[in-house]
Amino acid sequence: MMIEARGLVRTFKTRRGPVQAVQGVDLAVADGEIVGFLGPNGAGKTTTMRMLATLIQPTSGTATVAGCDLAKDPVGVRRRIGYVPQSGSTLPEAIAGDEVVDHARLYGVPKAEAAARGQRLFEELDLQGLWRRQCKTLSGGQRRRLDIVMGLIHDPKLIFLDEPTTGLDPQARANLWEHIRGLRARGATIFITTHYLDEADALCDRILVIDHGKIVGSGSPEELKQQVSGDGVRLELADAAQAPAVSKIVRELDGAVEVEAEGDSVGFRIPRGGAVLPSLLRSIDAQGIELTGVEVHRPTLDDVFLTMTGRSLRDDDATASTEPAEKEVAA
Ligand SMILES: Nc1ncnc2c1ncn2[C@@H]1O[C@H](COP(=O)(O)OP(=O)(O)OP(=O)(O)O)[C@@H](O)[C@H]1O
Repeated sequence: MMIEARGLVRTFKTRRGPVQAVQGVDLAVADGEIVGFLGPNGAGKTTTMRMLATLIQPTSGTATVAGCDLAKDPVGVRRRIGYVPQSGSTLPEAIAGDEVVDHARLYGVPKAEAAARGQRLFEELDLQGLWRRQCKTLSGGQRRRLDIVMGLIHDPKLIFLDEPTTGLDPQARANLWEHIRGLRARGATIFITTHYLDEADALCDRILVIDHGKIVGSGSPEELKQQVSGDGVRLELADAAQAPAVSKIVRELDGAVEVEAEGDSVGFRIPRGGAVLPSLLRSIDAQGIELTGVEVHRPTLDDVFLTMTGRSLRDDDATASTEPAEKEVAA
């Protein structure tokens, strides 16, 4: 196992009282996996990752990271991991290549070797020609890839990436996913936080879902989606007044759940949605009710999250209510 954590807890003291950011997290990450840590803002993703990367101490709990005990050998952990923070780690005025070499020297890599490794990584991450550029002149995607070079320069076997694609345009995101897959192909294990469902879906072998400081689900993207009961179906009606009649027909279907009428549409979930549609449409037609549209969708990770937590990952309210941030006061 590359990471094994038991009962990780982190409480922050703030003026308004203690904030229990992480409340007893157990997790295991195997060698060579890409594991996604998914959850809404304020769920405890960064705090958990910073504990595993030795940047803050757990209030309680234990972990082994990259073969070293987190409490007894934090230096050993630090030597074996790369950590790419959300905010990036390069100074705007600095020259990209100098930042990389200086960073490598912190790990005891000799200067000439640091430059050689750095330039190799620049090629691998599509940054060739940018070694002498000031960091502030790089595009968002290039700067994120430079952050990743910094995290890789000492050849870590475990890489933590905190929301690596936040703020990037779709093309730069897809490009970065390719590079992240490339890191795994070179034998690295990757632990990545994100609140983008499509990112977790496209990139990760396994997903851990965290909410309010606790793990609420785990599995491959497919396994998680199978936990949601069936496909989503939405019927659009020509006349909203007929929604109750359509809801009644839908409720009589075997396996239909979460039947809800909203204005001129009726939504529900049912296993194998596509297969039940023909007879459903005939029943609706037989009652002289006109439909203007029908949609069937396979469960998404957002549905998974909704099923697990009763909230949508994209729920703006959820984002707003956890936007906090009274900073920790000195103990
Ligand atoms: N230094 C700190 N002092 C006080 N509270 C903190 C501190 N760091 C985090 N918290 C609180 O702990 C909770 C979890 O925060 P954390 O940053 O781990 O969440 P997150 O899931 O990474 O969110 P985001 O997606 O916004 O990065 C939040 O309520 C946050 O306000």
